[in-house]
Amino acid sequence: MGRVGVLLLNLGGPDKLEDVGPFLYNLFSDPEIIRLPFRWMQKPLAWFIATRREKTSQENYKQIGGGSPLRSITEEQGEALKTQLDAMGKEANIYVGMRYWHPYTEEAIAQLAQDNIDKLVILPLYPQFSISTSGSSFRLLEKLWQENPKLQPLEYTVIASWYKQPGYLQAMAELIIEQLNQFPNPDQAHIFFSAHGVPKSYVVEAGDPYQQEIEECTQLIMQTLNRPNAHTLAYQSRVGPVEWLQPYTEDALKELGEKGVKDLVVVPISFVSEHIETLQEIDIEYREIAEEAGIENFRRAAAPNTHPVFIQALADLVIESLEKPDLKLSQVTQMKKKVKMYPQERWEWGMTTSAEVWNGRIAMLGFIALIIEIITGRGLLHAIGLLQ
Ligand SMILES: C=CC1=C(C)c2cc3[nH]c(cc4nc(cc5[nH]c(cc1n2)c(C)c5CCC(=O)O)C(CCC(=O)O)=C4C)c(C)c3C=C
Ligand SMILES: [Fe+2]
Ligand SMILES: [Fe+2]
Repeated sequence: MGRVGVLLLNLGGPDKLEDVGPFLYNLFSDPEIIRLPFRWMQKPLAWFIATRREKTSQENYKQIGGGSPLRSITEEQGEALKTQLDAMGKEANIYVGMRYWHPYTEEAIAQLAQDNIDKLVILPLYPQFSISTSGSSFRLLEKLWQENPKLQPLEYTVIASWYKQPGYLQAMAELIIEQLNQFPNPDQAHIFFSAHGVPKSYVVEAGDPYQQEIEECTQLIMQTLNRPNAHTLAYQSRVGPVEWLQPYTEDALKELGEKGVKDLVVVPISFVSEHIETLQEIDIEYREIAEEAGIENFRRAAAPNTHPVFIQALADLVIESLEKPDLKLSQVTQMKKKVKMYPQERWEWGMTTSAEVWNGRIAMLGFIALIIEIITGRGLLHAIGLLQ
């Protein structure tokens, strides 16, 4: 086999405060993040929500030093992975492709198309698959492949999700043990898994396997940990008016406080890098809620970042994927059988006449409400906290 490339996919984050608005616009423009019945509504709504959310979001980024550390951590992970692969006798070029900010996936693809890579491994830095994360990046890659004839001959394989990888589970267990060992009674501490939430409809209507993968991942980490501690799984970072996966992290923390839990270790399990939702949301916002609820000792397991056991796990994943039959982007999006990804016209429920009529009515009502909200500055979207 000739020259190998590894494309690390991640979400991206604003490097500085001025980037927050455009970053949010990119994020909300993605139909895998906000699922609307009509494509033409996407950009105006993205602009509107991004503009209204920008200030609050900037305040949050200010609290963690004025920007997201996601780019620098992902680049460090890439360098560490390259070193580890070298040590295992596999030379590889590493590329970082972010979905909503620099370095964009498009930039990484343009670079690797020039580098004459013979085989590419596509590795999302999300252990579990969700339509809104890996799914969105795979969809974008499918489009880039279709648009660029230079990419057609490039051999590649996709790693769809990898939450069962033993090295990853081991790294998570070690990061939890580091925190448990800080308590006088390590076995008494409650282990609180906080996964990133997604709207419930992604799972129930669109067939996103995310919830099932998160639940299984939690069980596997607890088995690897092999300790007697009690544990809870809850979902954080809810945005917008609709119902997301439950229980919500804030409610579960309050409940544990009421039950008398005093020692707690929070474990973020949907991310492998520190970013705003660990550094600001968990470390500042959820800590405050927990302490108010009576939890006295609130600790958090670090994200895997460049933990050597984790980097070894990534290297093992790359090598194993090169030995297995290739998995194509189209297979990955179809594999999750009932997953309904965009474009909207592929949705089954949109195919019947009555559904189309109702889609139209709902969209029109939504658009009128949006216009009224823009004019008056009042309305449902910011009343429920999506827009501030
Ligand atoms: C509005 C819907 C959102 C869904 C669904 C969602 C899913 C999702 N996100 C991550 C990981 C990350 N999200 C990040 C930022 C971010 N995400 C949303 C919204 C949704 N995410 C917003 C509005 C933002 C911007 C930050 C903010 O204003 O709160 C990031 C980057 C963070 C950074 O450091 O900049 C990551 C990473 C996962 C894993 C996930 C579903 C599984
Ligand atoms: Fe997010
Ligand atoms: Fe968030």
